[in-house]
Amino acid sequence: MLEVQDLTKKYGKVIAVDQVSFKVPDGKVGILLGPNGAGKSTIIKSIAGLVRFKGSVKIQDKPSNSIEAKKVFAYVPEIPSMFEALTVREHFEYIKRAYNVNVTDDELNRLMERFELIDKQDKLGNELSKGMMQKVSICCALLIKPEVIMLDEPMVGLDPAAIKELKIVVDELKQSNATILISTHMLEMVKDLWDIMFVMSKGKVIGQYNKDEVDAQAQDIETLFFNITGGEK
Ligand SMILES: Nc1ncnc2c1ncn2[C@@H]1O[C@H](COP(=O)(O)OP(=O)(O)OP(=O)(O)O)[C@@H](O)[C@H]1O
Repeated sequence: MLEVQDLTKKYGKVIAVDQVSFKVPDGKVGILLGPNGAGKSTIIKSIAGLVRFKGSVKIQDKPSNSIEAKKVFAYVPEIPSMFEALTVREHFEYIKRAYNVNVTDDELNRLMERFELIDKQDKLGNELSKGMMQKVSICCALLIKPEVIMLDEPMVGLDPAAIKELKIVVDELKQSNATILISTHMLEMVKDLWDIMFVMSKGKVIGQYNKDEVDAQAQDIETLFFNITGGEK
């Protein structure tokens, strides 16, 4: 489970996030939506421990800055960053050792196959395209077999085959009872994936919806999003 409680973040006088609370339960996909400047990246950075904030973030009931939480938490940033001097395969070896996870060569090869990285495994980090970096970043996150995973605009820059594979992976994570939070603008890409939607505007969560309720009212998420945010994108 991922639990955000009373999260507030100010940049100088700007209140980027104002007393935001939400939960994504085990085995569910939460999506964070909102127009530009709503505060999504600030929430993501706070959860990932990249900025200081007021309030609390818990991962599997543990404070997000604890070792126990970090061990089971994976984060795929919007802009991937690579080690320039490590090959693709060495990135995976590094993560395996840093997290002390048991991943067999067969499992690793299978993962690389799924994201069409087999023939890229000896390329260096600085020889990769943006999309390839994004795939390496996704595979690094999956290698640790996360219980909670957060993906920031994960589909941007991916080719259609990788988007399709990523959707399958998200579904598999869900079936394995992992908690998933995706921040995105690409409503079309997540329309079959989500369980809980958090709509942000001006630093606050202004709406929270469950897929079952939205489906029962035969609403689509795009219409719902525009209705709540007053047409802003
Ligand atoms: N480093 C910073 N310094 C000052 N203000 C910031 C900083 N980062 C974000 N902000 C401000 O905080 C508010 C929320 O920004 P944030 O980047 O979290 O929004 P967002 O929802 O992720 O937007 P987008 O969809 O454009 O990525 C905005 O008013 C933004 O100008």
